[in-house]
Amino acid sequence: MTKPRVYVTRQVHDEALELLREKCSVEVWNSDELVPRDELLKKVKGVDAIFCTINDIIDEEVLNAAGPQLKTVATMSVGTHHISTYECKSRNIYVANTPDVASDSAAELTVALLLVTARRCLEGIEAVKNGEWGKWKPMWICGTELAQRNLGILGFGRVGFGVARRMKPFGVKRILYHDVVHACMGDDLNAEYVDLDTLLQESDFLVITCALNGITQGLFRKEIFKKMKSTAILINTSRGPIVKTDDLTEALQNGEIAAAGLDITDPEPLPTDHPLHAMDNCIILPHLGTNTTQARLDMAINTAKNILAMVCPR
Ligand SMILES: O=CC(=O)O
Repeated sequence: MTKPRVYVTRQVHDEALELLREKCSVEVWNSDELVPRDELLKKVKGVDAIFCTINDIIDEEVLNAAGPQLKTVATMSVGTHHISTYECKSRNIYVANTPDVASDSAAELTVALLLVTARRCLEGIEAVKNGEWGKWKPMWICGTELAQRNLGILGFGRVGFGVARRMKPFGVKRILYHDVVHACMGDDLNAEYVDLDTLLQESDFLVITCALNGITQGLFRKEIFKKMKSTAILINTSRGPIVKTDDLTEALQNGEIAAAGLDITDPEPLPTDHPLHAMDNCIILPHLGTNTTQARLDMAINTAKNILAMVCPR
């Protein structure tokens, strides 16, 4: 019997590939760089499954190039916005992602970014490197502490809830959240469901952990920043396009909000000459949300298992 064929669009963990190779014929784009579009279109022809990552655009063209035998598109990511999910659904192609194994890693990174942004750690590190670290000064690089301040979370799913759970012991005054549904899992933390305007107006720290969709795309724009506290710190570890980059730049320049910590940007990567890079009150990380050894291994293995469940059902 011929083995199901799988195309893997990136160099991934051997453990995941070995799992797939037990039952499938596997071809890998063995590079840490994106597979060129032409190569992708050529290599997916006739496969039963595509193992992709967040940067591979899996649209109608790719699905057509693959052919009608394609059973699953499994992405080694939480996000699925790079996949034409409606098109997959209409063709009975199963789309799988890896949310559970990456939530802790993403929540931890969000908390780390919140802390380094609030405590102005980047300015401190630069001062140390530049020889500006003199004697103790009473008013030098003073940040904002979390104790007795309001933490707001937009998107109270696995990551948002994980952030709330981790931040509670910091002694935050209130945990406010807004989501499309009222998530009762906030009850244990005394988290309060509020409408979007209340979230914007009352949060001292506003963390974005919601999904990118038609409602959230471009949500953080000029008018929205004007509703926030001028002392507020915005953290986005979700998706870049939720925040309009130029409007955020202006809001930070005009003191409409105090600071921002971004793990993702729009565009991504943000060009090195973008004004946000030159601003002391903006910390930008290169999309490190799920970058832990464990999370990435688990994500790769889960993706392989998702494929096996579809192409080799018991
Ligand atoms: O951004 C990364 C992911 O969705 O896993």
